[in-house]
Amino acid sequence: MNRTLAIEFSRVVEAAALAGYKWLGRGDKNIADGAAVEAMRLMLNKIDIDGEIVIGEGEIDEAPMLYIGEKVGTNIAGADAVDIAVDPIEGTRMTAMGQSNAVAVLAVGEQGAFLKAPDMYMEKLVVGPDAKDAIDLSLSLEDNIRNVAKALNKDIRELTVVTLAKPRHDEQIKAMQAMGVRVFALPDGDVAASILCCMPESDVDMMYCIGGAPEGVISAAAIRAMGGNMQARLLARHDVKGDTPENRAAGEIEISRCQALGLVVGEILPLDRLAKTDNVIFAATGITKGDLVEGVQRKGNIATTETLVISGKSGTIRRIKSTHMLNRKSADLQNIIL
Ligand SMILES: O=P(O)(O)OC[C@H]1O[C@](O)(COP(=O)(O)O)[C@@H](O)[C@@H]1O
Repeated sequence: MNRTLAIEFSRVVEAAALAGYKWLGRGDKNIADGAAVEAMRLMLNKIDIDGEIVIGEGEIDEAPMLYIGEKVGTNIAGADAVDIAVDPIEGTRMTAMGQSNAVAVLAVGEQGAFLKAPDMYMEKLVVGPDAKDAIDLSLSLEDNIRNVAKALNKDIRELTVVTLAKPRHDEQIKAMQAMGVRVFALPDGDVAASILCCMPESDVDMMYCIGGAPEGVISAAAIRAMGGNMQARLLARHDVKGDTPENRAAGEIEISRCQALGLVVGEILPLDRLAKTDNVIFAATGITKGDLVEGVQRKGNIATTETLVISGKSGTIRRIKSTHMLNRKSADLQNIIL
């Protein structure tokens, strides 16, 4: 994959973040998400690639744009054939409510680079490079914490674990706190939290949660690029034995999508099944101010963005601070961001 594509993909996430920002704090997560999807698709279609969305907004019958299997890019002769995993807004609620840590994010790799995971839940355990040999999802969370602390040569009381503040994690949060671990429970956004495990300047030692499978695959690309480790397990979002026929049917669909992709619910997926190569590009632009990147700031027609771009082949992490003259963007993009 041509490494100069990294800058092209940073323009895609910048545009999505600017589109999401337009709807910041307006209370409607679907409008914000729709604008970011539109901006991302517009920009992807300007790049000289033969691209396919492999993690996107949903199946073709559920998503009008950036659906799984959608072809993107100019596809001119000789263009790189790439698979693309997108999350135009990771943190739709945070964007709608004006809360921190929302990002526009994507990962790109050569064909077959990413696990084609259905939109369901995934249990995720992530650590940075120094603890990469210390995780094993077949063990209890408590055992993993002890092993990670040992690998990092830290007392358990010095360990910081990030998770999502969801009722499904109440027991694990209590158990970790009882062990003395410092737990940061965020309202949403496990991609940024996972990446923080691998950032040298971050306090975060481990990320554990049950969150979206698409977000898990996108995180895996960045974690692999940065030399960290992740293990995961697909879990049904809806219970096949659930209390309503709708829930039961939705659970059946999730399981049959897994079967169609040759995946088994509950099976442990190591990092090299989630992201199969180092030759990936990961890009994330902050929409709202966050621990990973700054959010969009805008005064009139001038906006600034911060984008994290990680090139997997070399492991280089770049931060691109851009100043945008919004009224000089192409007319089609102005229609979405202004
Ligand atoms: O909202 P749920 O069902 O708890 O799902 C958790 C997922 O939602 C998020 O918190 C936010 O994702 P979206 O903004 O795309 O909805 C993810 O980071 C996480 O993986």
